[in-house]
Amino acid sequence: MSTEQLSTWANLHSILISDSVQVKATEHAGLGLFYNCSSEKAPERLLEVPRTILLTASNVRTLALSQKDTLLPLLESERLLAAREVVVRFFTLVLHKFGEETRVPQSFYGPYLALLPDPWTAGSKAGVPPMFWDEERCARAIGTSLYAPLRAKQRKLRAEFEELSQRWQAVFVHETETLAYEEYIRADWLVSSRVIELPSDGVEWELAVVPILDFANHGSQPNARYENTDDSVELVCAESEVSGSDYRDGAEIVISYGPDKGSSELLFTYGFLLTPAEYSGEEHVKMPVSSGGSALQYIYGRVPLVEIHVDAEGSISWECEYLWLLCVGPDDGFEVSVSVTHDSSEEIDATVAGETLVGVRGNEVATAIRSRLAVGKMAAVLMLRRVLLLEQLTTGWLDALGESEWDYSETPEDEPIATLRQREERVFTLLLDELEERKQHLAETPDVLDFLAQQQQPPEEKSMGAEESGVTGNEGEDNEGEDELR
Ligand SMILES: C[S@@+](CC[C@H](N)C(=O)[O-])C[C@H]1O[C@@H](n2cnc3c(N)ncnc32)[C@H](O)[C@@H]1O
Repeated sequence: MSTEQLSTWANLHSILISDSVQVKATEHAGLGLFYNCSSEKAPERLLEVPRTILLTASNVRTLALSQKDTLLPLLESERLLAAREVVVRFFTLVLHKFGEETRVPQSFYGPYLALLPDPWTAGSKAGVPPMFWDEERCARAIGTSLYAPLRAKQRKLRAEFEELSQRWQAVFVHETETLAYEEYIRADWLVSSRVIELPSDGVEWELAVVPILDFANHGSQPNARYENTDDSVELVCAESEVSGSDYRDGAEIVISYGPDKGSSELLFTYGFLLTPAEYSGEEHVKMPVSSGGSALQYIYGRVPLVEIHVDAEGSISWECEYLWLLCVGPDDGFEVSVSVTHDSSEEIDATVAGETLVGVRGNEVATAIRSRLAVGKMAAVLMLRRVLLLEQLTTGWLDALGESEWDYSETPEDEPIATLRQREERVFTLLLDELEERKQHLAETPDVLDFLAQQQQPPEEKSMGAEESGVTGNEGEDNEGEDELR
């Protein structure tokens, strides 16, 4: 199938493609959208895709009503399928080869589906997302922020695939060829790398793959963006960014896949890194924190992450609400209690400054600690403890990056993991510098000096001091090395 057939298909389904737009091969992986320089001038609206043709869970379910023997039973499950999974199951079915044939030609979406990329034939190592990597290549990611999400996603997709496979065998009883895991991860990648979030009824958001608009590649200097209307999704010129010469030269139309996607996330979801020419040095890294014990993690209720941002000028900022839970202990007025109820289930609750927060989870616990315990002179003390904890974590991350058994000298130039490691190493080093400065500053504040002086007093006097300040120390398990602050 060709891009001409795509135009005919688009016409048939009322997708408006401006004369100024062409779909063609790009130096980025696969296809892309380009200005067609034979037109007079760039229009504001480049593409308009009606909502009825979007690949959303609800549209797929509607389509399934006319495919009662195939798609419909494949969408059945004993659990509630996530919207993403519904669309992934659709892609899996239409792209599967039954004998020599796929369902692509018969599909309502045929000419569009026929142009979708296939990482198994992509050829180059670059542009192939980590979900398709072999074990040896995955192991190279150890120490980077890519590794934990990659392993988690592999486990999740494997479980989803096992469930779908069983259903598949029941639906296609007469087919000799079964469904392969590789087909499922291709379908998942096509969805994950093309999906956008759209407001559906003004309140809820829904995930949608927007045919043809999804051929837009990512650029660090986007010259277009998508907009939503009640009945369509449009691709429009980001006017201020499009110079007349860009347009006349038939430049590629690129959008932003999200302003806060770091190298790791781009590689994880889309399979590429910005080239050195495109990379400004701006970076986002999210590192999981495994310390604190299971009860504390349960109270937090989500994967605790440290989020680090470096801007193009090299200024660094970080955030981690979970560190508030790690930096206090019973002596500060923070306790986690585990009780077993009559039906043998466990209740885990946090107590902050004498008040038990029943059923409260996540950032609300951090907020309670912040507002009730990080007060008076303890504000600076707890801030310093957070800085020390983060310093410890960051040193560990840097060590882990350095511990790789993988031989860098054998790195092929197109191996993105080598670049990712360098970029993350730079972020961790900048973070350590920043923390060192912050530590020096906090350690010299009167509140911290006062607190430390109290800690060094003989026991009787010390307890008096502690009573006055309302704190008696921190027994948190991860605070070794900062005894003087307890
Ligand atoms: C939404 S699709 C864009 C269209 C895609 N090129 C195609 O052929 O269908 C996203 C995928 O395009 C590729 N891509 C997008 N922007 C890129 C870039 N700046 N550099 C390299 N590959 C890119 C990646 O393979 C990514 O997973």
